Amino acid sequence: KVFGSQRKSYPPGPSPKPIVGNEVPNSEIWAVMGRWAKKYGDVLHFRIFSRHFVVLSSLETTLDLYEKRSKTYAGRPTSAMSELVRNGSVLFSQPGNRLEIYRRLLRAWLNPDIAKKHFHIQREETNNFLKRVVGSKDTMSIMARRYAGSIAIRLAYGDIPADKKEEFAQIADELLVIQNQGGQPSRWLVNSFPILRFVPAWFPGAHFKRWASETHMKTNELIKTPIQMIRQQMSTGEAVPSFATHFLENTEGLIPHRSDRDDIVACAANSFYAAGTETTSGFVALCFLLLSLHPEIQRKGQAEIDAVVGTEALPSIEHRSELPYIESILKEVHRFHPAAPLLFHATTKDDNYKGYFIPKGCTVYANIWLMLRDPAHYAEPEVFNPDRFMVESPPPDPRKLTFGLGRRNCPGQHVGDVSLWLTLARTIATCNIKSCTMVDGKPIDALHIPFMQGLASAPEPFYCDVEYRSQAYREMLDH
Ligand code: HEM
Repeated sequence: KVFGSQRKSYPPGPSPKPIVGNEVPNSEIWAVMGRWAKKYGDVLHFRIFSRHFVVLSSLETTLDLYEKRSKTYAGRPTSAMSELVRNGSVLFSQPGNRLEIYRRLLRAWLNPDIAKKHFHIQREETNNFLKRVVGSKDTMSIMARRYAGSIAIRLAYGDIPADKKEEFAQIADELLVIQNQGGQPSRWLVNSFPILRFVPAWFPGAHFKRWASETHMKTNELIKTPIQMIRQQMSTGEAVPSFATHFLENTEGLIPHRSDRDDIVACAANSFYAAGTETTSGFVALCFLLLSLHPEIQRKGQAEIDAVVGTEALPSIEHRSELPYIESILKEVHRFHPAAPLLFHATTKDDNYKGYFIPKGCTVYANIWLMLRDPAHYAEPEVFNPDRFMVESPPPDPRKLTFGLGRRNCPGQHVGDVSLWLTLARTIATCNIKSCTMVDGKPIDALHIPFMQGLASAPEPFYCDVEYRSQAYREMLDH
């Protein structure tokens, strides 16, 4: 009624096939959407079976919908299967009381003032990582993931023993795999035909239902395990202070109902790893890859650090404002390939924008990859060039987009930003990154870096040949 005759006037987009809808290629989807945007404009629509998708391709439309109408655009895409699995993931929860509580807890622990208390974790994990990268037989992806996972686990559960850290990381990885499987639109017919979820589990072919109920139990168990262990330690006075202990004690009164407390803290603590690991590790891996392709940028960064910090100490967060070139490299890595090239929100009710109908439950992507390649702001956008930020009126800071916008923006951005800066600065200070090769031994083509596509997008696994600038730098990493 509200939209009268415009009810089905979706934004323009490629013509869908009957029933199945549009075919969307599986790789470099941000580039495919970029080509579609050239043809159909900065608000385009496509459909897969009965699911609707809108892609925003300009800053203006993204600010209009993600920020100015953030109440309507703060949902997350959901599928019948992920509802059946109901995994308690913060990233995928829908707006409501519970999400507000999650975000309040995360902000209380990750805001810039409190984040300063966590610097020592980031410093230690950065050094541990840099002690491993020289001569390692692991891919950079594995090393970066271990580094980012350790930070996430220590932030959430405190300085727990190494074997517990390993165990918690395995639990969190297992959860991520399961949650991703539940959300894949093409894997489960039930995601395209939600009516199927009413089919009883014993019905022939209703394999998905059995998988869903088993998975639902398993995710519940996995999410709770670390918190149960910490509760146990709290009762014997052995627990170390952390996000988990702080909010299990609920000293700030942020969780109104006592009966929900353990469950809410369990889900919020799990989100540190679930949302902070792939993003941080993908970014760190990309830094190594891009620096290996640009030795001249490494040398220029080293010269800046040597001039400001000297050669007998490592750069620390206190030096940050005096190292503008390092800051420019950081911005340029964000711009070159955002950790999440397509942001994904969903509408919580029907809406009308620029005369087009956007239905409730529609996935609304923002193609920030494309926006960060807009030649109006970033000349020769395919070239990795930190100098573009070293001018009097620099182009917009990519971090305004790469940590998300509106009500679902990244609550970990201050902590994440510090981790990335510290790792970049200390890598440049201590190492020469000589070369990178794909796992099949092939060299990497600077113009065609292969990226994986998941919730976050990281370069495909590669090996990295790294040496220390001197033995003295290696020794500095021990302190
Ligand atoms: C360091 C690199 C990081 C990047 C580039 C990054 C980026 C993002 C992005 C793009 C989103 C989605 C925003 C949106 O939908 O508008 C997000 C959400 C989120 N991030 Fe981060 N993130 C990073 C690190 C972290 C860390 C270290 C943590 C936690 C310790 C964290 C916790 C979260 C959580 C919980 C959400 C979900 C928020 C919600 O759905 O309401 N992130 N992040």
